[in-house]
Amino acid sequence: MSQIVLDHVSKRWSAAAGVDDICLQAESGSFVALLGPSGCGKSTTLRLIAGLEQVGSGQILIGNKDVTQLAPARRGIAMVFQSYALFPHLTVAENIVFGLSVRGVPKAERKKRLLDAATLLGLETLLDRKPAQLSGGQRQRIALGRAIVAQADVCLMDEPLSNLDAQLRQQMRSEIRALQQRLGMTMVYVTHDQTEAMTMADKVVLMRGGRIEQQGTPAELYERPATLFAAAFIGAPAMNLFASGQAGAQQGVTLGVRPEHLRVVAPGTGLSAASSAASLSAGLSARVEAVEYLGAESMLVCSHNGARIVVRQAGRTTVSAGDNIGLAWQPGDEHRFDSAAGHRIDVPLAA
Ligand SMILES: Nc1ncnc2c1ncn2[C@@H]1O[C@H](COP(=O)(O)OP(=O)(O)OP(=O)(O)O)[C@@H](O)[C@H]1O
Repeated sequence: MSQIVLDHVSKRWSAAAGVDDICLQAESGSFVALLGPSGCGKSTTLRLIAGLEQVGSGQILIGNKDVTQLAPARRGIAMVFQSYALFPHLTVAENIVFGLSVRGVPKAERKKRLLDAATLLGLETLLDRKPAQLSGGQRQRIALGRAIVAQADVCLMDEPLSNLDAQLRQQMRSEIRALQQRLGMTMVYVTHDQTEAMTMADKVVLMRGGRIEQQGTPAELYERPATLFAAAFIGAPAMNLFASGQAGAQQGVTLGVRPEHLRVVAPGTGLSAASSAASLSAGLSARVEAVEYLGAESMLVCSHNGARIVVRQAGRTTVSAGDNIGLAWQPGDEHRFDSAAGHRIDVPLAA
């Protein structure tokens, strides 16, 4: 079993920089994504797990063993970095088994693991090439190959896809996820890309300013953001947020509605709802400023009292820029936050 536990882990470089009181658990065989904006402490957290940084306080356990004071090489982990760290003068095969050679794994065993990994990654025909003769995606696969031949139960990845183009990134996303599941590895994966985190991970740990803002399944973060920060960070286009006084938000409350939960209705339909829109509780009037057609869906960029509101509709839309429309939504789709403190408020909805 290779569960990872961080128990009140802190590491400070200065008053402003570092990570604070990180408590998280990666179940054995699960995929955990550390997500957040630049500088929030994702890499630091990963490097602490790897042992590349020393903790200031707290404890790190891997497979129920306290590894807090252990050297990186003794923690039984494999790592993949953004810069693949390949040796230019070694062949693909030599690059993949480099770590095994250093550790004195016998030649026959090295060869077996190399061929297994190469088959898994589709690198069989490239083993004699040098890294310079490969595409970005192929280099990425070599880095993955290294992690595979190490046969570690735990794999740590720091933004491994950020050097790849969008299409390749999407492909590698599912390849990495499939590999992780197939090999049963416990994965901790750093990314600032919410799509990566949401699509790959069993658990997303959202970080902000060196602390954990919220952790949960992708659906929990999307459907019940615990704070205004989480609400604004997760989801593209972002959740529409209405300050007090707008769209029925009470004093001190910020009201959030996701773009896909807004319905276009006749102007004037809404709070004093007409019977045809009885299931829609709240509403406001808006003007369509722009329509962005994306094929499978359309984004209506609207304005209401100077506030920008984005509406997401499936397929094509019948409204045009310049139209005055009503927008309505169902009460169950509202999110409420304390405007000052930023946390979610769960108000029982009136029957
Ligand atoms: N070796 C170091 N010495 C001093 N400060 C550091 C060091 N490493 C990181 N920091 C600071 O700690 C904070 C967290 O950095 P970290 O690299 O963990 O963030 P990150 O979320 O991975 O960001 P990015 O997505 O930009 O890589 C930042 O303010 C950073 O400047």
